[in-house]
Amino acid sequence: MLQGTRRFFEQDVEVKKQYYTRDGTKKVVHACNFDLYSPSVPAANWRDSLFCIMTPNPPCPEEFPTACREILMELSDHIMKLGKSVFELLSEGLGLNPSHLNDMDCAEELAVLSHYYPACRQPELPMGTSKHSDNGFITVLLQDHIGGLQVLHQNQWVDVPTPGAVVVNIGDLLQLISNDKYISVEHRVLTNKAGPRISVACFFCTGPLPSSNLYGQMTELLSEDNPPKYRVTTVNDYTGYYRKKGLDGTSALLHYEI
Ligand SMILES: O=C(O)CCC(=O)C(=O)O
Ligand SMILES: [Fe+2]
Repeated sequence: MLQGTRRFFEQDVEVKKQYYTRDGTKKVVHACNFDLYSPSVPAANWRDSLFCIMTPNPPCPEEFPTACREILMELSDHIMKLGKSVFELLSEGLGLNPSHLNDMDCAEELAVLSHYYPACRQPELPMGTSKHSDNGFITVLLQDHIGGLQVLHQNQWVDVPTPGAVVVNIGDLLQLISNDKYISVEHRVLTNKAGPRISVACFFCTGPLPSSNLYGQMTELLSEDNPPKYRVTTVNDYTGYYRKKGLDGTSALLHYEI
């Protein structure tokens, strides 16, 4: 998939431009910086991205770019299986039945966001991706050997090892439904003189598509000493707010705190 992403981004601009749109409700979106026009975001990031909705309602296969179509669909099948297993482990970690998070449909929606970070002559200036936590339940991330991904741990930026490691990030919606038992991880990507750097983020959450499931804190985790910390929301509503706000360095969860 990393190679498929490279094939997509390194082809002729005339081919790529068929997929270029700033309409975030489309199922295949090639764009740079989804939050380019958010007033609170101070500067653009040094990357281009390709966003594809994979499940539950994918577009027709022909709508995916030919450069990565087959591998994208193959990857999606593998990531769905991996995701289901990870949600089983995460349910057990909360002391719940292994099927709990899958029964809540946390693994129902998958979107794949592939990134291309060009080499940068002055890497101290722009960010590849600004500090943020992901909006979905979890994200499974693949990255190449270039490096630059960092997580915030005890107020220090720590490099995430490359290559070959599959990274699983806890996202905001899992923090919300677990009432802070799981905390979404803040991370960022530095730019690099070497490159391009390629990564593929698989989000368990499709984002802007309408969804009716309401997500609040799991009652099994609540008690008098541990009351709900966040307002109930839908994936669609949460993602809409997250996208409107953009990657301005603050958490979208603050807006949902009770
Ligand atoms: O490029 C990366 O390694 C991370 C990308 C990322 O954080 C995201 O897409 O949310
Ligand atoms: Fe992220």
